[in-house]
Amino acid sequence: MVAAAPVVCSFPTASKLTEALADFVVKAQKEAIEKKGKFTLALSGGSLPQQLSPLAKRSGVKWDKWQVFYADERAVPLDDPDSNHLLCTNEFYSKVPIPKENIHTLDPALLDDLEELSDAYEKELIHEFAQKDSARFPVFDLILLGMGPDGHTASLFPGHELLSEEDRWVAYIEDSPKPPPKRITFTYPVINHAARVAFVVAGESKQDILKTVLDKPEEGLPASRVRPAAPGQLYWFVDDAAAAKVNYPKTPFKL
Ligand SMILES: O=C1O[C@H](COP(=O)(O)O)[C@@H](O)[C@H](O)[C@H]1O
Repeated sequence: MVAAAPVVCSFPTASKLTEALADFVVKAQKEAIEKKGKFTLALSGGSLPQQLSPLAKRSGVKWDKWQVFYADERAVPLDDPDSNHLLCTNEFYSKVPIPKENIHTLDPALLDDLEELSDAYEKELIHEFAQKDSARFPVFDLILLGMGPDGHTASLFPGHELLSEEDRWVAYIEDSPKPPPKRITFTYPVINHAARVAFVVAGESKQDILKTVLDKPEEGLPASRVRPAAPGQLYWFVDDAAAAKVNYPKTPFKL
């Protein structure tokens, strides 16, 4: 699989990072809507949702054309404090008019059966992206990812068997080292077929792991394995604090 080199953009402050991210998302949605009349986006939990707030002030956003999924979700009720959906609701959806029916949550009725839960979410993707057989993998317009201090992304954790999943679009995990243990997650076949994938990583606490992921991809940490197939492109939106030890070349941000 041929993949373009990641583009790493580093910003001096959190607000410069989030403003640039908002510009980037607006451009991605504009291009997608012009081409196909909709914008397919996958969000993560953790620190990501709060970084999206400047989007609420942007003009020219066609919120009703957005179809939003989760790159990973915790197997908990939608109003549980651990839910990525609840976090996104509080930090982002509450500020923007995305129609409720365009936000694709897990099915809370299936929380007791993780296999059914992940299969049902995969079916939600199949429905959005046409038949699984004809379109081998979905092509998201944009997937926004975070990265944990151990190099995990979505719910793909170091050394876990899910790192080698090649077939399923959505898989489940019962033994996440980070609580809560039960989750569902996009697999690499989905992440690495997106048109654009962007990591958003900020803060001094991510310095060492960011260096390893960008400068030593051969170590195979989960975040290093994100390499969208051409013509897909991987971007890193980081702040100078997180990037302080990174040798990988930075690119000035331009739209
Ligand atoms: O557990 C999770 O962690 C990652 C990273 O979170 P962060 O707080 O370090 O940004 C997040 O991207 C993922 O969606 C979440 O389920």
